[in-house]
Amino acid sequence: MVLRLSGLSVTRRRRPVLHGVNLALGSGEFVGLIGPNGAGKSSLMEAALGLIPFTGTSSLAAMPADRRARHATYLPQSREIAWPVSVEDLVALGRIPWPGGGRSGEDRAAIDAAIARMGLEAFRKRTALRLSGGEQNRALIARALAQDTPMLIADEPIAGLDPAQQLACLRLFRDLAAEGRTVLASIHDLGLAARFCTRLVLLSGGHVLADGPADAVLGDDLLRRAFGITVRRVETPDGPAILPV
Ligand SMILES: Nc1ncnc2c1ncn2[C@@H]1O[C@H](COP(=O)(O)OP(=O)(O)OP(=O)(O)O)[C@@H](O)[C@H]1O
Repeated sequence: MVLRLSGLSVTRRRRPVLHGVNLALGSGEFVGLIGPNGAGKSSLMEAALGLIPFTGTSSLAAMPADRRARHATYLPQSREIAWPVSVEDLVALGRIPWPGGGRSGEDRAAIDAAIARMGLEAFRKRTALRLSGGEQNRALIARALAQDTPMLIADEPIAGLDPAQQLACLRLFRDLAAEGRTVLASIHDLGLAARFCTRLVLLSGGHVLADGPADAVLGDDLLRRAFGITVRRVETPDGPAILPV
């Protein structure tokens, strides 16, 4: 298993927000974490990474920090870039956990590959802070790719991206999973999650309400219980389009 969570519970400001979540993720899985605002998706990812206090166990949080940074990459919900660094230097930060720290030949190769994969060659020398929001997002994904870990944990990676970039990002994550990596990403667009993820986990009120293939997780009853919505499904050659009505 690449990630195993057992009885994971989180309390924030004395309010329980995650209740004994059990989850095991293997290699090659692209798991979409879905659920309403406040369901606990970010809290689950942060606790799994050991970034916030929790009870229960997370195989990832249990690792020493240096090993953890070589096992999992985290793309947080806030896309803040704190310093006016070039795109190239920003992406190089992904190599910090590795022995060369960004300067070895292997590091250079990983940085170049990540920049190329995200189509950022033309932006390489530009100050990351002067890119558009969507371009900055691509640069941050490139940094995550440069970290080159078996697992990627991404909090709302397609938020704020235009439709073409959303598809490109999800295709990339699907490809990473097909290469044998594990991706856990929170996604609000149910149709896109259904089309691209190999498995969905529906979180509601801090509980896992459903876990499995999209067909099973996106049933009418579960969606009504979790989101209070009904949906209309339109089958397309690329997979289902799911419209809340
Ligand atoms: N830093 C914090 N301090 C206190 N409470 C928090 C904090 N962050 C989140 N919470 C609370 O924890 C609960 C779960 O929030 P969380 O951000 O994990 O949900 P989410 O499913 O990721 O939501 P969204 O879809 O809106 O991003 C919410 O009730 C939220 O108000």
